[in-house]
Amino acid sequence: MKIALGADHAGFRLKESVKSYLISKGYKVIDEGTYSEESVDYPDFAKKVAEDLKNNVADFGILVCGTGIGMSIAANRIKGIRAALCLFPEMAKLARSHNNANVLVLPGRLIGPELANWIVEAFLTEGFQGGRHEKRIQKLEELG
Ligand SMILES: O=C(CO)[C@H](O)[C@H](O)[C@H](O)COP(=O)(O)O
Repeated sequence: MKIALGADHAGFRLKESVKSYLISKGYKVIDEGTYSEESVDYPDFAKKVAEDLKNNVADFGILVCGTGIGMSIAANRIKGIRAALCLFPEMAKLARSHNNANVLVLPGRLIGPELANWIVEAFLTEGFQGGRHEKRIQKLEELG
């Protein structure tokens, strides 16, 4: 499974730690940056990760900024992207099983690496339930 990663300066450290975790678990990683703690703009990285998904270069995306809010707003403006800001593993499971989220968003300034890894693991190992959730996803697409 291929995972595209993106972060701004506030998410850089957590992105690096998530990247090591993913590699240790055998996932293939596309690191779209940023590559340092120098100040950058989160929409640029949300866009890169979204493009990897749209071009079928990656199966899922993971985005990190300070709170996760900026990345969520940015990613969810892009058609076909369902980005979920998750603070607990249970949220990540439900984001996959109910919302068929294709991008996980993490808050780099609010959670530590261990919790982030649990959230990532929960997100990547849960499947979409379908059923009653299908038509809701369809309605999301119709919103634009
Ligand atoms: O968009 C955000 C806030 O919801 C992100 O957390 C950004 O990472 C944050 O705004 C960056 O802040 P900075 O003061 O420029 O480091």
